[in-house]
Amino acid sequence: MAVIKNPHYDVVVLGGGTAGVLVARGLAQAGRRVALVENRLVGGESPYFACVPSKSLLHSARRGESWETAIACRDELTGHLDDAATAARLAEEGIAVLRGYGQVTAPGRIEVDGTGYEYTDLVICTGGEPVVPGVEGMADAPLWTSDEALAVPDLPRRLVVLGGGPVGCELAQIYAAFGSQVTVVEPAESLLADEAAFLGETLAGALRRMGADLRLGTEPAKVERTGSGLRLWLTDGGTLEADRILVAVGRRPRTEGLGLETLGVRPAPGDPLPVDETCRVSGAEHLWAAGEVTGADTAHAAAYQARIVVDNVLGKRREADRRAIPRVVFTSPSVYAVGLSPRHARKSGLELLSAGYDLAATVRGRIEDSGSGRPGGRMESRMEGRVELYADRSTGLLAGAAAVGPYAEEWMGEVTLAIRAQIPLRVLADTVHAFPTYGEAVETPLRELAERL
Ligand SMILES: Cc1cc2nc3c(=O)[nH]c(=O)nc-3n(C[C@H](O)[C@H](O)[C@H](O)COP(=O)(O)OP(=O)(O)OC[C@H]3O[C@@H](n4cnc5c(N)ncnc54)[C@H](O)[C@@H]3O)c2cc1C
Ligand SMILES: NC(=O)c1ccc[n+]([C@@H]2O[C@H](COP(=O)([O-])OP(=O)(O)OC[C@H]3O[C@@H](n4cnc5c(N)ncnc54)[C@H](O)[C@@H]3O)[C@@H](O)[C@H]2O)c1
Repeated sequence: MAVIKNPHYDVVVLGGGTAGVLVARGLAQAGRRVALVENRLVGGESPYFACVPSKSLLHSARRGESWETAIACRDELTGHLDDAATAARLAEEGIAVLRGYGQVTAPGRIEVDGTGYEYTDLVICTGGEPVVPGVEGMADAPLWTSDEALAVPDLPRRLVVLGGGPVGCELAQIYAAFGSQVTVVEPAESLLADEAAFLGETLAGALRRMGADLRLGTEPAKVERTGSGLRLWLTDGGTLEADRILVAVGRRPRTEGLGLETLGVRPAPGDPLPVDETCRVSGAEHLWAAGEVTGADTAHAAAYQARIVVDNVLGKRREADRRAIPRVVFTSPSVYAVGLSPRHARKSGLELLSAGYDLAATVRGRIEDSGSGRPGGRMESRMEGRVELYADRSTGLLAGAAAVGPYAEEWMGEVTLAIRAQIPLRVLADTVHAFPTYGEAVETPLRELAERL
């Protein structure tokens, strides 16, 4: 009797999000036989439930569009959650798109909804999922995670956002801008608590001016349904009434139920898959990982790791450099941080020299702030913003930076390059910026640091 062999691929990529699609594309372009396994939408979180719809709604809010227009633009950009075109493009590029749930069954073997395949290399790109806090009553409450908040057409009258991290802040601003009565509950004493304090403080001011209520230093203790919605008890004794609760308390890497134990890999639940600097899973052969499953928490970090994996699978050894991966919150004003924050440095005992500058002191800031008839509305009521640069005294180099203000995500790119490329401070201090731009704001702190070091 003939033995039917499972199809064999040079590389199977498990998970078709930002990281998985880029790994599959890169390897297929290099001539490898590649399969991409996806059980939800090809493209993953970013284009359908995360980066794209959130940035679309924030943009609509800045333009003062109606909720209906904003939802229509969002849904057009997310393709009404239809991934057929993306999947077809990948198939045209020679990638076998295997729809279904993938699970490793033995070294070199994987099943997708029960059908077996074989591989030489396996790349885990399974992403992550939102954490739901274990609070009394929470399991029975109708909760939103960011997935629902960015895909449904509802505009709740009273919205409680749990978590003052990037997701909580972006979504709080979106819903407050379109008229929901928003309350943010955050256990830390500030928003964006791991970053330089002025970032969270400036953003808190902007959200409060839009009418959001910020409950800092407290967390939910209990949730209960009431006749008119939900009641939330806080650990500081306060109570909140809500029509909807949005959970944005963090995300965890998706490592369970993948059969990784058959490969001798057993991360503790909620822990990232440990990878070395080549993105090879520590202690395993022919096993690689990229994206949120490794703890990298942005789409650009996922894309960077995907490129590292492609090169290494192709035998071109390449190591990831994690010194300068930007952390952005696309609110108004926008927040940008890169490299070490003063809080990171304190934890690791590093001494940072700091110098800063207010955007209001730039001519560009004065121009954009002048005149009462300028557009901007509730989200951009007055010029506010600041940049701070942090130098490592021991190396004499820039080690980190933080900024809040208009377009910070655009003009902070050069600081990111400076950290990544370890450009000497005297060269940075000798660099000319066009007048009048926000980018000029880095000149004074750069000169100050160059003189002090
Ligand atoms: C609200 C929000 C806004 C964000 N905004 C930004 C932003 O503006 N900029 C930015 O850089 N980052 C942003 N991020 C982060 C960014 O979305 C993620 O870092 C990125 O999408 C992770 O990509 P990934 O490929 O690692 O995972 P994902 O895109 O989650 O892809 C993983 C895929 O694997 C599939 N999968 C998992 N297990 C299996 C299995 N066993 N079988 C088959 N398929 C499986 C899943 O269905 C999923 O499609 C945001 C995140 C959120 C939540
Ligand atoms: N623009 C971007 O690049 C972008 C945008 C959004 C998200 N992301 C990424 O997505 C990831 C997830 O973001 P996030 O904001 O969900 O997570 P996070 O871990 O960054 O922040 C979660 C916040 O929730 C708080 N929290 C914890 N338990 C709580 C509780 N029981 N009740 C209320 N608050 C509680 C934490 O103190 C923290 O401030 C981040 O790592 C982020 O980098 C990136």
